[in-house]
Amino acid sequence: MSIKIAPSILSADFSQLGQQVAEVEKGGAEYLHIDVMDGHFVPNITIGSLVVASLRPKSKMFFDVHLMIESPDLYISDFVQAGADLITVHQEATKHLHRTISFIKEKGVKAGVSINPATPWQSLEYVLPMVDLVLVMSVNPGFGGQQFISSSLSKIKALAQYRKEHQLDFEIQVDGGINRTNAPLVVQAGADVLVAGSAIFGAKDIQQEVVALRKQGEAGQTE
Ligand SMILES: O=C(CO)[C@H](O)[C@H](O)COP(=O)(O)O
Ligand SMILES: [Co+2]
Repeated sequence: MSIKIAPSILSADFSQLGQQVAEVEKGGAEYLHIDVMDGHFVPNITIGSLVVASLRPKSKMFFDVHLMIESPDLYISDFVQAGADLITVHQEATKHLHRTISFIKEKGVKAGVSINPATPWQSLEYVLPMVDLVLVMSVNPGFGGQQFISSSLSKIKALAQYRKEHQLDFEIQVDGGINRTNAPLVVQAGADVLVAGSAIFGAKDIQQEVVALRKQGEAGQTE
């Protein structure tokens, strides 16, 4: 299976957002990772569905919306209407995870679930057959530019093993501190979708960095 690159616009220059999104698309990125933060679940406030709606007509990329908000059920419809292709909620922010995942799928988009570095992957066991994607956070959510937490590697490995044993087909996404150096390691562990914010948007040549990150990630592929 080929890996996918998901640039996180959290680290983009918001004054040139449309142009920078076009650059990652030219570089071949499949997903556009959109970090939504509410100042409650995480100590930072970012963007809402209006930004997603204004980017939607400008890009053909798959819009991957990472909700780092409390009570996500209240906002899911807005993000679907704005043009999200996938909505990922946090296990830690969702009281009735099974219900929320069902709700996302009823809306006709893909559903993802995310876990923080301190959350065991086993807490997801009963929803794994329902989800399209599991997002393993490799930093504590809230900010871009943090350092990769290496214990996420064993979590990715365990999820990949479980997926194989149970013949499931969710994608494994890793988010936080991903760069050219650790990209082969996370792919070797079993990650399929690499989110990168500061590594891509902080690069001199954004388009080329997407290409370089993919090349490094592919170097970790075992099958
Ligand atoms: O969800 C996130 C933070 O909560 C971001 O997607 C993530 O941190 C990407 O930024 P970077 O690659 O710079 O770590
Ligand atoms: Co994210």
